Amino acid sequence: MRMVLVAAVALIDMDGRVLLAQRPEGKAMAGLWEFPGGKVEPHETPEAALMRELQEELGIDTWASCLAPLSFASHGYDDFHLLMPLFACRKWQGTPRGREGQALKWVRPRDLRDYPMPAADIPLIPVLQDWL
Ligand SMILES: Nc1nc2c([nH]c(=O)n2[C@H]2C[C@H](O)[C@@H](COP(=O)(O)OP(=O)(O)OP(=O)(O)O)O2)c(=O)[nH]1
Ligand SMILES: [Mg+2]
Repeated sequence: MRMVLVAAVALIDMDGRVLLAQRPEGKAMAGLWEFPGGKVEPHETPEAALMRELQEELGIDTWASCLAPLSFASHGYDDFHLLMPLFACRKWQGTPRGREGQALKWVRPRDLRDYPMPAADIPLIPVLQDWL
């Protein structure tokens, strides 16, 4: 089974809301709402991967010291096994914009269930709700 390492982040704003991004048309799992992030390249740390993805996908900058390990997802999809560390981040520079055409939404923790997410993300919702 192919193992895919993806780094993801719960960006949390001053009102305690979490940023979700909608996967664009044409990508796998299009239309589902996810935590920003992406695949960790070989020789890249998860933190470095996230900082790169946040710039590419949202146009914001953050720092490794502002990425706090929160939880992780370990989920078997049909064609690969996803291992996804989830970080929490409250401090960044710039305003998140969907630079790849993806819709963004700041969501209150209690409303997270209203947004269809990839199967791997479902167990992360209560973790985030308890923590926030
Ligand atoms: N970013 C992110 N990916 C997730 C989440 N949940 C989940 O199952 N995934 C899966 C979807 C994809 O199979 C994989 C992430 O791949 P991706 O296509 O977004 O990777 P990427 O940003 O590096 O984009 P690309 O360059 O490969 O197109 O992880 C999540 O909450 N956030
Ligand atoms: Mg991505």
